[in-house]
Amino acid sequence: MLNYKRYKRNPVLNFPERTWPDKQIEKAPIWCSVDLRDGNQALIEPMNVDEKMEMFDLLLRLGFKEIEIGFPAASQIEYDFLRKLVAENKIPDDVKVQVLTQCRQELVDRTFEAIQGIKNVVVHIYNSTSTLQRDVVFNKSQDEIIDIAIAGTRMVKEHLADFDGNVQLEYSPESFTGTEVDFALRICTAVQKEWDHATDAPIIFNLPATVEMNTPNVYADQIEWMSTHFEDRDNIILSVHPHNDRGTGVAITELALLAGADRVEGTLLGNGERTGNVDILTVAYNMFSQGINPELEIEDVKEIVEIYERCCKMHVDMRHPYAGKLVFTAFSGSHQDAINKGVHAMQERGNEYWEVPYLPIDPADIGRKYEPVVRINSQSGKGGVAFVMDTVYGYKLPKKMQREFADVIQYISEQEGGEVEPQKMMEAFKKEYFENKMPFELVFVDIDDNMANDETHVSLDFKYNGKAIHSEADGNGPIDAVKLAVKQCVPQVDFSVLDYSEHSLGKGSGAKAAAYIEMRDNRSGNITFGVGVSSNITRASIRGMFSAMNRLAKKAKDYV
Ligand SMILES: CC(=O)SCCNC(=O)CCNC(=O)[C@H](O)C(C)(C)COP(=O)(O)OP(=O)(O)OC[C@H]1O[C@@H](n2cnc3c(N)ncnc32)[C@H](O)[C@@H]1OP(=O)(O)O
Ligand SMILES: CC(C)C(=O)C(=O)O
Repeated sequence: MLNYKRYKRNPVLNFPERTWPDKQIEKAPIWCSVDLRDGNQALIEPMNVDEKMEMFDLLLRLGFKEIEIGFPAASQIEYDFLRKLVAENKIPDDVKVQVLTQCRQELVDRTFEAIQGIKNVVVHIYNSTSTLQRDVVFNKSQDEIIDIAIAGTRMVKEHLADFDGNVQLEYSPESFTGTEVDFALRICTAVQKEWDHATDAPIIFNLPATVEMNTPNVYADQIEWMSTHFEDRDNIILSVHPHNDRGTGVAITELALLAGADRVEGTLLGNGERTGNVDILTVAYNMFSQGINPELEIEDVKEIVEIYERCCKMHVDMRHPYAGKLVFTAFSGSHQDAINKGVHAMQERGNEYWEVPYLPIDPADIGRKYEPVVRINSQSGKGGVAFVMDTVYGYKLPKKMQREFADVIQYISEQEGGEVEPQKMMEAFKKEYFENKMPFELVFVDIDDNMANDETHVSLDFKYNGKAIHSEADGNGPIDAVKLAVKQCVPQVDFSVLDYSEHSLGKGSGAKAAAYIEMRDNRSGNITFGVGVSSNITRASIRGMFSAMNRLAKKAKDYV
């Protein structure tokens, strides 16, 4: 049995004044990508300079204006990467490059060496402030921990004189979620006083969920408490840096935005230490799904996944929100049926808003339009089969025919196991409806419509069990005339046409017609559909008749 008593409950802030539960997210925050720093430091094989460059280019294309590119004092590769960005003039004027450093003189000195030549830079200093780290890592009192932060701030300030670009200071009370809020406030205020508006840019206080330690409402309370207790809130950018230890990194980010956060640090697809940083893409796509402009250019999620997997050597899970291979796929019959109906309702009504059951966004909006939306296995129903036949191949199966063909597909799935891909479905469709030429095979048909007496004359060549037959008849239309022409040469035939429908396949001069004939064998009572395709609509329907006749004959077995 699990020994849950080894774990004590984390304290919950008592903050009944909270207002965040009644708020809504209204606009995108300032995004800061930490892919090249927190994401990179957590990789089994950190990115090399070329991979970092590819990732940096992607982040620029996605529209990030703040990018933490690394911890340049920590390793030669991070230092070299930064220098390469400068040497190759890779940093656009409207983009701030962010660098992380501990509050240690040699590291701050080296950081300033690395950033020479950058126009806009965020220098990010941090030290750990939680009760646990104060005790077991630093063995220091609160005041001594504050001294580290003040010293770090002073080190940055002292470098301003020898630096040409614009510096913005960011301070993180690292392990904030395990820190008493009044102490976090005290240390931030001390940093702010020491900084004393040393540059024009507002100071960034970044309150990280370095480790997620509680339910998302607790983090929201901590953020709102800080936001409403800062002395000089107007001159502060309140940033959050969520991790995902409890699997609620996205939730705490969204609640932190309700609670007053202005800025979010995170990574694409949630790479980062342990369970990762918050996945910025999910937060952004969630906003998008609510009609809010996420202010990132994220309409091609497949490209992002491809570059991410290559540079980070990580794999995106099939169920990953928005980006996973299966997230716009429905296997089960009732979901497929509902998607099918939802898509048709949207088309018919010309909806202003996207509203399709089970699909919170239109996959096409984020570059997923060429993927099969519905995949078919033994759990699938007629709706899904009809959806694939329509969206992939353009066949709009009549409602009554959907059950018949879905049974064919289900049989294949059960016999062979697993998924029936669209191509296999089409092969089955052709085999069922087009390829069977026994006992009836249409060879030639000539149709003459007599407008005066509203009759149609057909001249028909067909084979019955391989024997060539010529027959002519008059009927009240081509279908009736063909039926009579067949019957007078094959007297045992007793078929009735119950229903007929057609539509065009494709567009323009190359378009064809697809005709569906529902037919009954009056002797056995069996009913089936036949399908015919031709560039000529009458020929399509006659082919459909022959298709249905062969299917009925196969069922009755005594025609052959
Ligand atoms: C939550 C986060 O992700 S924070 C970012 C973490 N990222 C990284 O650490 C990646 C890059 N880091 C490194 O490469 C190395 O840690 C370096 C180069 C920065 C420093 O290396 P080293 O000095 O060899 O080792 P280390 O990091 O263990 O240093 C620990 C010392 O720094 C002190 N320290 C830790 N954090 C800070 C800080 N923010 N400010 C000042 N001193 C600090 C510790 O108290 C400890 O002091 P001690 O030696 O007196 O006990
Ligand atoms: C440096 C800080 C912001 C950090 O990475 C964390 O707390 O996770």
